[in-house]
Amino acid sequence: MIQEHYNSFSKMSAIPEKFHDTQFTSERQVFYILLIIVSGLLIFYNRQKKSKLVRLGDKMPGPKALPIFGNALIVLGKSPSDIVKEGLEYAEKYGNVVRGWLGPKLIVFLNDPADAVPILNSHVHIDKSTEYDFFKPWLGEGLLISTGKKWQSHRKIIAPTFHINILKSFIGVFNQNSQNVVEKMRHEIGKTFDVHDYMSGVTVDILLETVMGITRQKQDESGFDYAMAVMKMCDILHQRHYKWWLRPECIFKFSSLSKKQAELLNIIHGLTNQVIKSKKEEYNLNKAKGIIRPTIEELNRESNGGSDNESENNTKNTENLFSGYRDDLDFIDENDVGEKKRLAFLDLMIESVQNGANDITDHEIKEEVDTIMFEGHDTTAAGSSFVLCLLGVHQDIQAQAYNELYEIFGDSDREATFNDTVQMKYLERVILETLRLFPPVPVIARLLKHDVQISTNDYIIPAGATVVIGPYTIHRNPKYYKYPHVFNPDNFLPENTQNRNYYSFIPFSAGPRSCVGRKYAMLKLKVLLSTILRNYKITSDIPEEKYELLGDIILKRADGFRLKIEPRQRTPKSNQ
Ligand code: HEM
Repeated sequence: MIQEHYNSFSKMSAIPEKFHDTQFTSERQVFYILLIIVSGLLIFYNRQKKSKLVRLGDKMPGPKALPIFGNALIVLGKSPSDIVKEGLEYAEKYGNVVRGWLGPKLIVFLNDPADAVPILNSHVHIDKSTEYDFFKPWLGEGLLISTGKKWQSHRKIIAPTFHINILKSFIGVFNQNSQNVVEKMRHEIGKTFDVHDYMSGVTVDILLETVMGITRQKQDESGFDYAMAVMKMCDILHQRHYKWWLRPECIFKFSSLSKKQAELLNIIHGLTNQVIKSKKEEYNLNKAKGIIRPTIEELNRESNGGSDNESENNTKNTENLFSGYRDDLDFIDENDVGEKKRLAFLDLMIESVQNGANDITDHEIKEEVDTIMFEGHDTTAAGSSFVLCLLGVHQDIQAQAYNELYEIFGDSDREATFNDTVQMKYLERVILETLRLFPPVPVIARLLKHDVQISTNDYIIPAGATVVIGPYTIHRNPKYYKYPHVFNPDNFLPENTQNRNYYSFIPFSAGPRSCVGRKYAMLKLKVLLSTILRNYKITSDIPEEKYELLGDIILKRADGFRLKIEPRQRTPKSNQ
């Protein structure tokens, strides 16, 4: 009995001994694995320290970097608007050039236009930084992201679809949709509301009807859902920028954000697939019926009563929009000799695939439609919302803008013509000044293929570095603007622009990768904003220095674009 008891006791005590043994072995294994990882990281770190990237990178000023992490820990526990504030504080503290390390990755922030020139102006440094890769599930390799031969050939096809003659044919649609949004906003009279929702909805509708050529009857209410999904999608992409642990795909795909992203992409791609499908159906139907679509020139000639002179004058007039600001879009307008068969963006894309012209595939059309839909709506929605909020605060500037409109339109309700938009000089300065203070694209990032020497201290930014050019900080550089934080449309009077560095105002970027839609955007903003101002007086009691900014891919107000509207009393020389 005693023996039995002893046997069972010794069996019991043998189990923990074995257990301790295995526990000890696995702890040892974990210890060795950690040791290998840490030693590997240290060896990598020491090598890095000696590399050219680090040698040249560390010559530039920036916050103190920790071993291995660099400056990555700065973002921990911060909200997106805190991160914007902190970034701006670094720009203030370190000046024109600020260096940061995201682990081994060198990021150089440039805040002086003179330093941005060798990159923006270059045909070599056209590659977007790896941060743009997060867009790929959404935009594929559309114009915003693609590079090399693909980007070059697609830019050549797409840029002419924003030719001034094509833009002129959109004026009617700009007017109708602007009038629609004025009606929709009517039930907000006297209330405080967020105008951005309205601006998003109308800019999507306008894009669908103009660039995509989808007739109003074929549109449904999915435009607004699309705009909201885009906003949430931008938030996810932005989170991946600053929550660096979500950057690797293998980690991101297990996060809740990845599931959310899939749902949002369903909505976004649902709309763009539908757009392409209905355009193709229309094309095939017309082809079967033998209907040849009128070209933009033919449409314009009809609406001008057969005269081409107006078109010539207008082409010259648009050059005033951005004097000193030149790129491929200007050459397209200037070298426009003779009659050309011009089609709007999606018509051209569909026809190209059907005819086998232009070497573009169905999949590539989809990428470009997604790109244009995104770039074309969210930017102008933010831009127009900022303009309205600023005019709400600066009543004197609003009165001046309205007086100009009264001189053009009197108290009539007639639609704006292209020539009217050319007369809107003051409104144009208001828009440009808004884009200066609140550029919808607050940063542009490139990956350097070769070393680049910049003017500030002759620093050399090494190949492999990510360069972040900040329109937001460049536009507020006191070297170029006397009172950089003051909203003053006169900053864009010809006498003030002519001697200022051309790159000190880059809301649409500049050089070969500048925005293809900038003339479209300016024209649309003029028609939309003039229609709203002719109908409503705007008030807002939050001054711009109190705006809570969100650098969420497209610059927005985290506190919402809140304002009030009341019906406009159409009287001359409004002092309101
Ligand atoms: C106020 C309105 C707009 C602003 C501030 C704006 C700004 C910009 C900026 C800064 C870039 C360069 C982005 C980068 O390098 O990361 C860009 C590129 C682009 N924008 Fe715009 N944009 C506006 C409106 C539009 C519109 C209306 C369209 C089309 C309908 C458009 C289409 C594009 C495209 C396709 C690109 C890529 C061009 C390329 O890389 O070749 N944008 N835009």
